[in-house]
Amino acid sequence: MEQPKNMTSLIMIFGATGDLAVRKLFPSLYRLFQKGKLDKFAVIGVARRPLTTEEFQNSVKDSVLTALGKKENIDEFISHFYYQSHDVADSGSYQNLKNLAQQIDDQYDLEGNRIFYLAMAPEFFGPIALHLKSDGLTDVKGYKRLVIEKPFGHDLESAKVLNTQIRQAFSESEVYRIDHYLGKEMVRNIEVIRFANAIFEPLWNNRYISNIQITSSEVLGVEERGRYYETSGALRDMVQNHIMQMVALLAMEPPIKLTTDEVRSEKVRVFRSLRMIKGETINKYFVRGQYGAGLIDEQQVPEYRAEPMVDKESNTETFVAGKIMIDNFRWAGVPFYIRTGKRMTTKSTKIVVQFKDIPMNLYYQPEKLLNPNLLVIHIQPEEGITLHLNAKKAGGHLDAQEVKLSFANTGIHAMNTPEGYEKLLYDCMRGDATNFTHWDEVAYSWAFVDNISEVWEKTKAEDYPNYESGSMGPKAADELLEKDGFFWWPVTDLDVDICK
Ligand SMILES: NC(=O)C1=CN([C@@H]2O[C@H](COP(=O)(O)OP(=O)(O)OC[C@H]3O[C@@H](n4cnc5c(N)ncnc54)[C@H](OP(=O)(O)O)[C@@H]3O)[C@@H](O)[C@H]2O)C=CC1
Ligand SMILES: O=C1O[C@H](COP(=O)(O)O)[C@@H](O)[C@H](O)[C@H]1O
Repeated sequence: MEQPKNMTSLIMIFGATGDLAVRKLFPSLYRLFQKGKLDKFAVIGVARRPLTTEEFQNSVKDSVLTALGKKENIDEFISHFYYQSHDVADSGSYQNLKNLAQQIDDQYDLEGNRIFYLAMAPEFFGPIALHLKSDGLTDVKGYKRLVIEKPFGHDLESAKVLNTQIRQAFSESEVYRIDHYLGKEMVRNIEVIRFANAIFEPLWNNRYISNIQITSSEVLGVEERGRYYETSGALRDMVQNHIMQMVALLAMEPPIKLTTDEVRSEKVRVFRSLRMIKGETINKYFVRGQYGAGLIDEQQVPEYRAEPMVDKESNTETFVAGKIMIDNFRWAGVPFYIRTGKRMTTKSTKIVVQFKDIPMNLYYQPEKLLNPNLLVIHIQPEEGITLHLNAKKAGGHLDAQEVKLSFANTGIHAMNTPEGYEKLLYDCMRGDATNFTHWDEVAYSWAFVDNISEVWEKTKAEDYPNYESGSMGPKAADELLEKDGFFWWPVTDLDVDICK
């Protein structure tokens, strides 16, 4: 990891009038500014539409005040923002940008440090990176970093093409591929929970863990993103990136040191150990679903196929459940069950680590099994951990009952829990790429997911829509676990006890 010297940079945001910039990036930059984490900085917003710098500054102000939910004087902050109307395919635009960048660099003494943040549609990623080099924007005396949004390609082949393009302009260590789940507080906490607790690390293997479940459910449907989602589906949209990253963090070996290279290389070793499933076998390991109409918050919502810009006979999955096997010494035989989908019962991301049963039950009704010990990592909306144990019922004889030990981040600490994007921007500015995905991670996870999407694209799902909006997905997702003798732990019943 490059050690932070200072937080001085010129940040160019391509796509500065877009949804991501407005909802996430500007408010995150403001929070860094407010906390005094930015030394010398300026931002050039780049987009197609003609805007004056003053108009742009006003839109940044609106975005920040909306996110803050209150009035505040942020004039000093927005005075650091500049705007250029830009045609991403035109060298002339890049020449103008280069001149503007040089002028702002001199004005703010930014030491030639540049961050290029590509918050635009993915088809522009490669061409912009190439132009940045060919038009001289990357010829700087300071550092240059490229932050690139998802999706990083559509499959392994297209990801390779994109990677080749961007690597012509930036070295691997200068590329910051965003996975916003790696900015989430409790995703970052997985490593700490595992590697800083003597009570977990010795048990973190196939001798003591029976299965691990990762659920990332959403209540929202596809909304206005039908055009993109039709080419993506839940497998590419959520599994290839966010879910696979969580699997890697849960399964990796302890890194020798907490450096970027060591952490990433341990994650890559997990991806290399994935059991590659192909062809017919896919259906034994993975289940797909598409939402039908249903009730969400007592409101009737339409089926996926009736959403804007969605094919009336769409074969796109809005739900995936799967069993991932990691064929290495630590994890042989332990299923990692994953599920994610839109229009489900609740918005929740949770990890449940289910420990193996003890050999026999001495307490309560000995013929019955005790509740297994569970470690639940609550990623969102609540943040925390809960350990499910068995203990003696107060006043009873030797009857055992389930007790929960909870830690909730939503207490005092949560007041300052920073947004994922804030943390990721901060990491990028100080040159820490640990929580960004290395190309090898991207390539291995695409190779895994491509095997599944190839089969699903070739075979039409005859049973779509196969789950009701407002449910937890198709029946086949439950059967996937039932045939192994498990069941999905219901995410709503596992809520952490919030200490306010
Ligand atoms: N929105 C989100 O929450 C998330 C977005 N992402 C990713 O971030 C990226 C951006 O998404 P989002 O902000 O939603 O997209 P939007 O469609 O809201 O914004 C697109 C931006 O690109 C600009 N643009 C489009 N075409 C051109 C062009 N030819 N030349 C110059 N600028 C152009 C637009 O400028 P203008 O308005 O002037 O046309 C606008 O600023 C995508 O890759 C998306 O997958 C990832 C995770 C979450
Ligand atoms: O990357 C994406 O993530 C969101 C879910 O993110 P979360 O932080 O709200 O859990 C998902 O809605 C979107 O489809 C996907 O592109």
